[in-house]
Amino acid sequence: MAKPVSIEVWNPNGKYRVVSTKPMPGTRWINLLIEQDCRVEICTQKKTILSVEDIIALIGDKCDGVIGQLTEDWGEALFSALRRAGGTAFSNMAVGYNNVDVNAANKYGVAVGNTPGVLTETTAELAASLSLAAARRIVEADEFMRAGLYEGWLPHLFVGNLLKGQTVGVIGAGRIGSAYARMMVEGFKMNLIYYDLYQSTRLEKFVTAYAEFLKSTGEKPVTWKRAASMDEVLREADVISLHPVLDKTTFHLINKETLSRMKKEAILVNCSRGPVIDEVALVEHLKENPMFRVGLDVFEDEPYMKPGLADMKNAIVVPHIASASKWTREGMATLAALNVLGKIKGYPIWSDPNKVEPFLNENVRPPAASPSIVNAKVLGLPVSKL
Ligand SMILES: NC(=O)C1=CN([C@@H]2O[C@H](COP(=O)(O)OP(=O)(O)OC[C@H]3O[C@@H](n4cnc5c(N)ncnc54)[C@H](O)[C@@H]3O)[C@@H](O)[C@H]2O)C=CC1
Ligand SMILES: O=C(O)C(=O)CO
Repeated sequence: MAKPVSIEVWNPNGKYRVVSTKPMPGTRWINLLIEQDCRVEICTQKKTILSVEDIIALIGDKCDGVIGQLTEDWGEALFSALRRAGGTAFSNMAVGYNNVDVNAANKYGVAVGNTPGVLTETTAELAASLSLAAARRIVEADEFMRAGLYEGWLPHLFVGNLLKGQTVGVIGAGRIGSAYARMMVEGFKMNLIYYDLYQSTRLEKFVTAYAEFLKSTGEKPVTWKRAASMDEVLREADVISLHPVLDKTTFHLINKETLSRMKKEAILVNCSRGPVIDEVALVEHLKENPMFRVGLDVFEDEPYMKPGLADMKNAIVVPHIASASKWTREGMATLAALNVLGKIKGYPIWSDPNKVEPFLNENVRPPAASPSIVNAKVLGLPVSKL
């Protein structure tokens, strides 16, 4: 039997019981739920990652919906427990939902929400930050300075890579990959090569228009190419950033063999999911190629790093903070709460999960819809006409 978990309760007499497995930033999400007659219970247990048993205890005997986190294992056990408690709504507070077994949710008729769009630019900005930090060796130089090792300017001190005119490679040019590509192309005048299962026409148009602008000012235009295979990106790019979803097709996409195809002085950035890279192979590659650098926000066995990674000077590691800006995290909480609320209230599903701005304007009431339910079609949920 799981131990009882500590909770904070808002609006105790609310008709619908909504549980959040973590305190989330801001209060708008709580107020929106309360206004619609929800009793909101927030788990305040001092334990970073809740177990399945902890969450079953939180769900209890009567629960209409749960807002959960990407660190939790949402599968058969949790969806059956939620359904037994009368619940039909779950939302991850994340756009990625590789921690969710959507088939299990379908089996129990539970809607699965995620939080696209609100974190696109924030995540792309961290990928750009890691690219720059790796190219200009900022973390190494900072450590050197704090260690009192700086004795004066030297021609060879922390020489890195100039991005301008180099090629940026994007693997997975969806929302975040495209935003990152635009930042690197426009910000640093890099040429683009990308690989995705689908063509990113908008991104191509952006680079074409920017190239025209550069030409008109007498500067060298940037170029773009949609690669026919991932290998083309690996061979040609100087900086490669990974932004695909994590699924069977992208697990260990970067491994010993694919690493060996990259340039010896390339920079690899990962702000998608850790298992997209075979981290053991990466550590070996970093050891053998001291000029190869990585910037990692995510890890194969989070919160752990594979042995040896923390010792590598050519690796920059940060703890899964790519979406961590105040506005974004508050927006993610709002979208997750509205996904759950929408299902409880029988609202339709928002027609375009890429355009969620109407839900994020604090000064107006959000549309009566769930912003993004990934299994809406399978569950036969109606689409909003708003
Ligand atoms: N580090 C962090 O804090 C964050 C990580 N993420 C991760 O980033 C992922 C992407 O997010 P979005 O851009 O919003 O999703 P998205 O769905 O817009 O983009 C994903 C892209 O990956 C492509 N893709 C899928 N399989 C592929 C394959 N085998 N090879 C190449 N491309 C492939 C898809 O066609 C799509 O264009 C999320 O699923 C999540 O795992 C997202 C936000 C923050
Ligand atoms: O949204 C996601 O998928 C994250 O990784 C956290 O922002």
